[in-house]
Amino acid sequence: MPPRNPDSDKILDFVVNKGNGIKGLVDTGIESVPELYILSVEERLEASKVVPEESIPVIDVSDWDDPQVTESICQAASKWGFFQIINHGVPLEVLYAVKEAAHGFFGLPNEERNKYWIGNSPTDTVTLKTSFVPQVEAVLEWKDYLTFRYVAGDQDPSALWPPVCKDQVVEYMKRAEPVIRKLLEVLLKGLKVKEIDKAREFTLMANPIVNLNYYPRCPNPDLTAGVRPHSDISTITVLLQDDNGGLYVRATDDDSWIHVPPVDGALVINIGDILQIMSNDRYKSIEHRVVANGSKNRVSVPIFVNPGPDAVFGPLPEVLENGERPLYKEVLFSDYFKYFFSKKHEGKKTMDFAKI
Ligand SMILES: O=C(O)CCC(=O)C(=O)O
Ligand SMILES: [Fe+2]
Repeated sequence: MPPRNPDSDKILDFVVNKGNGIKGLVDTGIESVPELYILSVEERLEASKVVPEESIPVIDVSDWDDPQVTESICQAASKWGFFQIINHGVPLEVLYAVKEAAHGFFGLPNEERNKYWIGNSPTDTVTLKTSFVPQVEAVLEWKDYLTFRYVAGDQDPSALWPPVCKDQVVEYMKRAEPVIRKLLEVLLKGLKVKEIDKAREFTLMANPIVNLNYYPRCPNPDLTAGVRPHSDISTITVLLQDDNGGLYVRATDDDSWIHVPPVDGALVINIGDILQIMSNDRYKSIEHRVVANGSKNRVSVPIFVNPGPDAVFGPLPEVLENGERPLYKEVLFSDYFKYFFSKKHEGKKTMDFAKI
């Protein structure tokens, strides 16, 4: 990494080492984006690259048994890798409450948030972080996030979670679980898997991670990244966004970007790398990125539906049954996870790790 200027070093120390996050920095009253957060021109999202006429499908899932619904889901997973669902059964109040809880947590005084900063937290099932991997990023991302890990078999992982948001996260997760199960059932049926048995369940969804993402108001969002282009490593991700917008997904031409408009009450679903690998590329784990907001604090709440750490995944036998060549090898999830977190967000590069 090239040497940084002394100002950037000071900011890095304040934001990362002292655990104040980008929220803490914005609270000091900065009026411009510091150099540490300024992307090279090539990395910025150029307005001309956004195609306003395109949009990802919005699917009404009030009847999961309707063949049209299941077909739309599998088609969207193959073509776009991204879709929104409405009438999914998670009550609106639960969605509002978890977004409010995110504002509640990040609205706490610095020293209260800092109790959960990575390294300080009373439990490794909840950690507060900033950017993505600030140790290896020359330019940081304009985002702090509180990560909740659900560990299989843990009686009550939430006992030491922050009181200001714990109940809302637990309730949201509880209500989202049946939706996750349904989505995976439909998507796996589309790959000729008849039933999700215990072993498959472990590989598909044993260790979900919930994040409360916080993108504080940014003096010049065009210069910086809320999140750089990346694909998720999950099987699927269920994302709740607020009404600010700012999420963009790679268009099918692989060059331009499509905005994901906020739809009240909807959940944004995307296919992650693992399901792309399991499907031997039938489903697509699409790159996406976030631009922070110039006037408001933005929150989002993704659930990354992940395998257990010692799960091994690769193209499914059902998919290869007709003699199709596997495009990926078998990979241990914890190895894939470590590789993802060893570098900055870099498009779909993590998938090279599993390619044959
Ligand atoms: O904030 C968002 O809308 C998306 C965040 C995201 O892509 C991620 O956390 O992986
Ligand atoms: Fe993502």
